[in-house]
Amino acid sequence: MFIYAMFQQYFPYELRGHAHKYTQKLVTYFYPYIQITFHELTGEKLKRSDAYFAIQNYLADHTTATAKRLKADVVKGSKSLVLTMDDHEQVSDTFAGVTLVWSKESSKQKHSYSGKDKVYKLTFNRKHRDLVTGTYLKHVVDEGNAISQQHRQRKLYANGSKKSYTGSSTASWSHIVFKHPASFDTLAIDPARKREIMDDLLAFSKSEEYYARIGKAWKRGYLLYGPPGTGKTTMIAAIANFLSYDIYDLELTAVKDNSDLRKLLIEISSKAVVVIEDIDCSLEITGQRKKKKKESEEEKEGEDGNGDEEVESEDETESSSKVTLSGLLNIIDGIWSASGGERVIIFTTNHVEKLDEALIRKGRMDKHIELSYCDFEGFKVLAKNYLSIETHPLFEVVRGLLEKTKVSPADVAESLMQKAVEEDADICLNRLIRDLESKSAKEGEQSKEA
Ligand SMILES: Nc1ncnc2c1ncn2[C@@H]1O[C@H](COP(=O)(O)OP(=O)(O)OP(=O)(O)O)[C@@H](O)[C@H]1O
Repeated sequence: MFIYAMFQQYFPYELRGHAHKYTQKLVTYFYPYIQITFHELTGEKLKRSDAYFAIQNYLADHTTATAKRLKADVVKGSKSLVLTMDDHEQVSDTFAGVTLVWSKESSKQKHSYSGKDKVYKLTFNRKHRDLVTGTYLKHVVDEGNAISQQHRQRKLYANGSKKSYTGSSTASWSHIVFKHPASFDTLAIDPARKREIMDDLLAFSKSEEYYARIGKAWKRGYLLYGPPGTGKTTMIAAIANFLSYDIYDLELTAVKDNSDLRKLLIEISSKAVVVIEDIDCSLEITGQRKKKKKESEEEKEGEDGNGDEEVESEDETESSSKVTLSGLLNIIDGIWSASGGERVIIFTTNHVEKLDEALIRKGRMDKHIELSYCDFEGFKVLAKNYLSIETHPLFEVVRGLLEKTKVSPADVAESLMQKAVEEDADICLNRLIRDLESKSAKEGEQSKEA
């Protein structure tokens, strides 16, 4: 009873309706320190298994100094080994100038979430109780989750359809492990632009509270546009790697109708990059089709003066049988936004001028990023990626040629790529120069003809 009273005094918020359970988890209390096991500290919103693994990750990250005494362990959902604390080892942490000590101990009970009878125990001076329960624990769990996010094996999802037992087919996702080496370091774009995008992504990923405060769904839209081979797909991979998000590659032409689209989008997890590549090729939802339709309707209207009715009936049939622009926008803005979770949605196109204004307006596609032909700065990144060189006497020749030739980074990369083991930087750069010269000559001829 005495212990219960003491516990209630210090953790009154935990005891609501669960006193009998929590008394089992009481650990020693002695003045002036408080000792608590991690589950006393977790709130109602946090699943215990999640808290356990978050704390495990956090502590693994804070134990490098004592690495000799650590043992390797496997983090849930990850194939990589991380160092964790050993039994009875203590790890001290400093937060807001306060020292707190964690230890790992055996518990008398088995815990389904840890799979073993181990618990983490935190010891701190009682005068810091508010700091611990108010901010420190949230900090530990947030950091721990971020670490596990980085360790986690990520997935690349693609949509298709599967047959139900009734024989009808419904839209569904299948996935493979996502392992793309692209990063912002290897991306050949203007360095200032690169920094700006990375800062934007970082700010977005840390803004859950901000988005909640301003009453906006925690999502960000990117429109990547530019000629073929300028790195749109590569940038998507770099973004997913940078944020450690899964990728959902949504092929709209394989989606039967708006209702299937809704089903697919609702299934998308939090921390996801949702990609619709070549959105202009999904003709149903571009301005082009609408424009075409409008034109023909206007012609009709001219003929029989009955255009309005035609417009409505056509729109109705379309929305019940295909993915429509309004269907896509409704789902993204509406239901999907309400489901919480951080998501980046990316559209790519080679023909930005074809897209409907509604689709790409600011607020929907927050950032419009143009990827363009390779300039000298981009070339230097590619030379570093492909040839591991940062300078070379031939660089100036390449600079001159790039200034007068429109060539995509993909074409430059192709010329720079070693085709045989014995090919060195000289051979690859000379090949690039030849390719650029011949391209420049062709462009010259074409402009003369024109
Ligand atoms: N900006 C870039 N930085 C680094 N590599 C690039 C860049 N652009 C293109 N590449 C290289 O060229 C290849 C093709 O590029 P990518 O598929 O990203 O272009 P894209 O703009 O998506 O093309 P498309 O419009 O045809 O889909 C990539 O595998 C990559 O190796």
